[in-house]
Amino acid sequence: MNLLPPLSAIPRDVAAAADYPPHARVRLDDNAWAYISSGAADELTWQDNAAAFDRLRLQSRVLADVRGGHTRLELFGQTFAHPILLAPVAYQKLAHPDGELATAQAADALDAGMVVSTLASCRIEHIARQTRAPLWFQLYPQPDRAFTMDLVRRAEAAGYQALVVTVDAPIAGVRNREQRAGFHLPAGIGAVNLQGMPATPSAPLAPGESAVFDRLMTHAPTWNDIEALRSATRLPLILKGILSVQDARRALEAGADGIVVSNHGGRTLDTLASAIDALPPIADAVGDRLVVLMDGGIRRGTDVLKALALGARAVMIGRAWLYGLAAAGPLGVAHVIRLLRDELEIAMALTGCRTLADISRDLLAPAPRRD
Ligand SMILES: Cc1cc2nc3c(=O)[nH]c(=O)nc-3n(C[C@H](O)[C@H](O)[C@H](O)COP(=O)(O)O)c2cc1C
Ligand SMILES: CCCCC(=O)C(=O)O
Repeated sequence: MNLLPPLSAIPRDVAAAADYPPHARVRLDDNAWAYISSGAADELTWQDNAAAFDRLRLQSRVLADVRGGHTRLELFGQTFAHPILLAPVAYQKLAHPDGELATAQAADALDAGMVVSTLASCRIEHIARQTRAPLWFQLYPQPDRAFTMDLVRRAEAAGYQALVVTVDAPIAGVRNREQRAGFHLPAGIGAVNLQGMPATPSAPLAPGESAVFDRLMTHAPTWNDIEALRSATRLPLILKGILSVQDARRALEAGADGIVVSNHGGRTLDTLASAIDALPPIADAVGDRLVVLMDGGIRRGTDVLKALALGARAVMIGRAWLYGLAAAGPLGVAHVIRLLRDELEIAMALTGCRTLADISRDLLAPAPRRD
């Protein structure tokens, strides 16, 4: 007997995005759970992404007239109803049988920008037909650069409106939780958009050779690839996975239009700084010349407000909606976006912000004295 509610129903006890993970857990097998709900190594950066938001305190502003307020914004000439975008997540069929098609339906219903992964488990053209919401394509440059350009052309032709090149994961992090669970892609789930990619021949490692430096990293992209992509596409170019002022400045020199301050949700190098702690100096250094976005650890509308106050123009969320997808399908994703958006609007009203332009660093209370 199946005691779980149908996958299209929102569980009755869910009032916040953070209520979804237990509902997702009971829907998923150990294999999918190990991929979806884990970080690299000891998961310190993953935990710190959320903990660093929790350490920040807001400053209220009373009696402000916020009538007629809204959360609209423009990024790269595109209009967004609110600043909450769906981060790229690989292999969404691990979470729900309809995978990215389900997520795209929710993005459509809630006017949320959606970033589709190179490692999507549905074809990018098919996903594009599911939604009228702004769509961006996340690119993992592939060893065969001509194949990579074919992917970019496919994304352009399908109507994707920006290219998000992920630069912080040329190799996978040390995913101990996946290793312990023996994670593998089940039959029928794979990177369908990479079908037909020429295989890269690779000889067995000779004694003294390194699997990292002599194999995996030999095809990894460099700044030269970013410059080449810049001249090859007219789409806005966004680099995802920037954590230092130095790299942010380099992104600008290479011709990027935007960056995502991100540590990949703590899934690449463990013990990196939390994304929200990394954001302010980067926004100060390049925020007037690059569109600065951030992701990592967002579970509340107040987190969105804090990120915007510290210099992000918009945020992306990853696991928060992914748990909703696993627990309740497209309705779960839509519900998470709705919850975060409502919480953001409440937080704006209570801090005297009528529009996103009113959000500034003054909204953060000074750190309490501990002596
Ligand atoms: C299961 C999973 C798969 C992911 N796949 C990708 C991917 O294909 N490309 C990418 O750039 N980032 C990927 N990410 C990282 C997210 O885009 C995002 O940076 C991260 O999830 C943000 O942190 P949050 O989950 O705390 O919101 C993935 C994250 C998760 C949880
Ligand atoms: C090398 C990383 C592949 C997919 C991904 O981005 C993730 O699982 O976080």
